[in-house]
This record gives sequence, C-alpha cells and structure tokens, in this order.
Amino acid sequence: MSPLLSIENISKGFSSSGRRVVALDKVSLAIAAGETLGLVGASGSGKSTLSRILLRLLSCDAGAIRFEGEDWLTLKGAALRRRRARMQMVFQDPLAAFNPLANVGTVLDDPLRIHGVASKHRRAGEIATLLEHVGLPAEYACRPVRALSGGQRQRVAIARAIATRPSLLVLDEAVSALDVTVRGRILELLVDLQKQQGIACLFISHDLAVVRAVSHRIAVMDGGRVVETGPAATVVAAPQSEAARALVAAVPRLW
Ligand SMILES: Nc1ncnc2c1ncn2[C@@H]1O[C@H](COP(=O)(O)OP(=O)(O)OP(=O)(O)O)[C@@H](O)[C@H]1O
Repeated sequence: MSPLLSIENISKGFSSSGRRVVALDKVSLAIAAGETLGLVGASGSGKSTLSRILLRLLSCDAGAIRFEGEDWLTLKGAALRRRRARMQMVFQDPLAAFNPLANVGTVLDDPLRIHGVASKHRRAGEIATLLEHVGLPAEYACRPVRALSGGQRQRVAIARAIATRPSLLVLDEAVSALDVTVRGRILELLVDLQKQQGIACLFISHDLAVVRAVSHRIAVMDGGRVVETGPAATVVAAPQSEAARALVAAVPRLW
C-alpha cells in the first residue's frame, strides 16, 4: 500500500549574507495512514524548513511530495485550498495563528464554514463536539482566546486542526512552550486523538523525550539530512547515528 505521505529527495538552500546555506539535502520520509512519525534534531538541522515546505509556506529547490496519492507540490488555487483541509497544522504559539480578540467558538467555526464541513445549523453542535474531543467544556466556545491559559489555547489549536477531518496533522514544536505538567496532558491528548480518530501525525521537536512519548517511528535530522529512521523504542534504546546518540544523551534519566 502506498504511504499517506511521501517526501522524496527534498532539497532547499538559502542565501544568507552572501553565503549559501544548505537547509535540506535530499530529505526523504514516508508516513503511513494513522502513523505518528517523530522528527527530531538539534536546532538548525532543518526541521522547520521541511515543515514549511510540506505546508506549502515555502518552495523547495528539488524533490517531490505525494500526499493522499496526489502530487502535493504542484497543487494550486482552489484545488490546493480544498486539499489543505486534509493536512492541518499546530504550531508552537497558537496566539500567532488566532485572532486573539476572537472567541473560541469563532476560531472553531471558521474552518467548519470555510471548508463546508457542517451546515450552519449543525455548526454549534460540531463546535461542542470538537471541544469535548480536546477535553474542554462546551461553554468555552464563548470565551475569548486571550483569556485562556497556554495549554487551553493549544487544545483549541488542536480542535481547530481536527475540525476539517484531516488525515495528517503537522505539529511543529507544538508543546515546546508549555510547562512540563501541561505538556504531558497535551501529549496524552494527542495520543488519544490519534488512536480514536486514526489521524497520522508528523510530530516535530528538538526534544527526544517529547517525540518518544507520542511517536511510532522516529526520524533524526542533522545538518539538513535524515541520518536515522526507525521504530521509536529502537532509536532511543540503540541510537545508530552521532546525532541520535547526542539527543539520547541529553535526556539520560528517562530511559
Ligand atoms: N530564511 C532563511 N534564510 C537563511 N537561512 C535560513 C532561513 N531559514 C532557515 N535557514 C537556515 O537553514 C538551516 C535550517 O534551519 P531550520 O529553521 O529549518 O532548522 P530547525 O531544525 O527547525 O531549527 P530550530 O529548531 O532552531 O527551529 C539553518 O542553518 C538556518 O539558519
């Protein structure tokens, strides 16, 4: 069976102060339907560049991406907008993605309306269900986003991401700004959602402990390349690359 997502030989360079920086060098990865792939690497290894290319926020120099059987990088206009419903994202700072003056109900109503997920009279019920999925009471729909805690905002960001019934969530440092207890709860929520709804996830973080908590497989990036891929437990217990060994050594007490 072909994977849900396949990233094939993606390369990207930047020119910075007259110097050429190779951010990605022939990166290839695949994610099966319902699978969580953790993408981990030190700062500057190329993780965010890859996620921006995947989300069509940045173009690449070479390579191809297939998503749900389509050539993802050549999709344009209305076709791309339609297909975006199937690949949603959660970033580190949800306030940057929301209108902070909006209330939670509006934040969740937008994707339901824009992508035609639910008719007008069904949308309030759909919003209540989304809030329930992420562990928030239905009355939170009336609260302004800016009045929520960081963890609650990230729950709303996750609810918004799953509103369009995606097959893939891209989570880029999605729990990095949260304190340890809240982070643990959000990770539990993501694992539960992934199990209940079978959504595949690309979970990007510099923190191996966080990636290990949610991922089936882990890919390790270093200097713009994927240097190791394997089952999460194997990569953590027996890292093969220098980069993976360094990441494991950074969290020694966990295993
Ligand atoms: N717009 C840009 N202009 C110039 N260089 C860039 C640009 N964006 C990224 N880079 C460089 O590309 C490389 C990869 O950066 P990237 O942000 O993808 O890494 P990262 O693994 O996500 O790091 P971090 O965890 O710190 O965000 C780095 O050397 C970075 O300096």
